[in-house]
Amino acid sequence: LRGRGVWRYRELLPEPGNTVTMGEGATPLIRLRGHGNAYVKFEGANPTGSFKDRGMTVGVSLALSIGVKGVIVASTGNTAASAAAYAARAGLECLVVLPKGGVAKGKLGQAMLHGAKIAEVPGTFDNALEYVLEAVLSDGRVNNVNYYPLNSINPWRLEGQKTIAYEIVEEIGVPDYVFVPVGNGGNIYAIWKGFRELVDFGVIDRVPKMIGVQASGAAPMVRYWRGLGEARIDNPRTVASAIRIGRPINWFRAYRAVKYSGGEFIEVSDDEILMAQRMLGREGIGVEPASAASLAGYLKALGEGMVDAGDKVVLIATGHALKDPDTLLMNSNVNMVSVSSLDELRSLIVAQ
Ligand SMILES: Cc1ncc(COP(=O)(O)O)c(/C=C/C(=O)C(=O)O)c1O
Repeated sequence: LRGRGVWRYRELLPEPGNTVTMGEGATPLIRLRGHGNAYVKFEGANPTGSFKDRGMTVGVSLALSIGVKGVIVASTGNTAASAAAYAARAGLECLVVLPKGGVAKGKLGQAMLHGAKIAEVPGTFDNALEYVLEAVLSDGRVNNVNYYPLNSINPWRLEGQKTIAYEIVEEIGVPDYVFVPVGNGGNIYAIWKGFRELVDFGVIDRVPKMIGVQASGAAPMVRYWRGLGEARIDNPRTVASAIRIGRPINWFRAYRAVKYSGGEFIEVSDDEILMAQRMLGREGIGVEPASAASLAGYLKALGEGMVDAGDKVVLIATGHALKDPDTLLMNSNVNMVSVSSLDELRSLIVAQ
């Protein structure tokens, strides 16, 4: 039996001396209600609740194999949670650098639970990443190999994340479109790379059109795509804190994935993101706001005629709803009543 999850594809991944794994990957592909040919790739089912685990199992395995003391990441939260968990699994130290006050509570709690050392820095994620790159990579080389940098500039991360494409093709063949929420741009590139490799192997005859979705207030890739200037905005704002990124480190990788696949970068509003989160929730699929951007983008693309209702579409739902409990409570327009007697409860139960 070839095994399941990321390491099912071992021969297509870098071979680490030690494999640090917690069964990541092999996530559910769930049909979207009312859309005959649209599926949600539920990455919230990973061990720490986001797609980052696919990259971290490879990155941390390599870190353990080269004998470093620990790993370091800047993060909007999920990379931190995943790096902390896999480093702990490997017995390595973990240093996470986070934008002060910019990280959803579930992710911060995970980083703490898994024993990471947490450095909060002022400003945005972009500042945090700048600190890490300055601290670890100076004059173009890693000047302190005690802490191995595991942001998605590290190709081993992308090698793990490309397995999303392999799983999709094994289950439903090649889609016409794949919608991916874009922050730093590593994941959309990794998924495209996976499809490209399958074309090279002759498994499929084309790659899907890659649609990068960004929040309107944090859409540097959309800005660049529309020829409005470089892929940079200085004060990214969105309720989807995971993709509140203004200077995507993988902007050129993400650009190539979208351009060469015949795709697009599109933007959606925070309201559209929150509505999409509620829609998915009402059909049992619990995602954090950034992940709902995939559905928000798909609905917009349908409305604008970019995609047809019959097209085979996969929406990458990148992180679990529990990651951001504050937004969950704010966005759930709860139908919650307080009951202070048995009769009152009975009145809820008895058919009217
Ligand atoms: C839920 C969720 N959805 C989408 C993205 C965007 O992926 P990339 O375009 O590959 O960056 C992220 C990224 C998070 C971080 O960048 C981090 O954790 O530091 C995420 O957590």
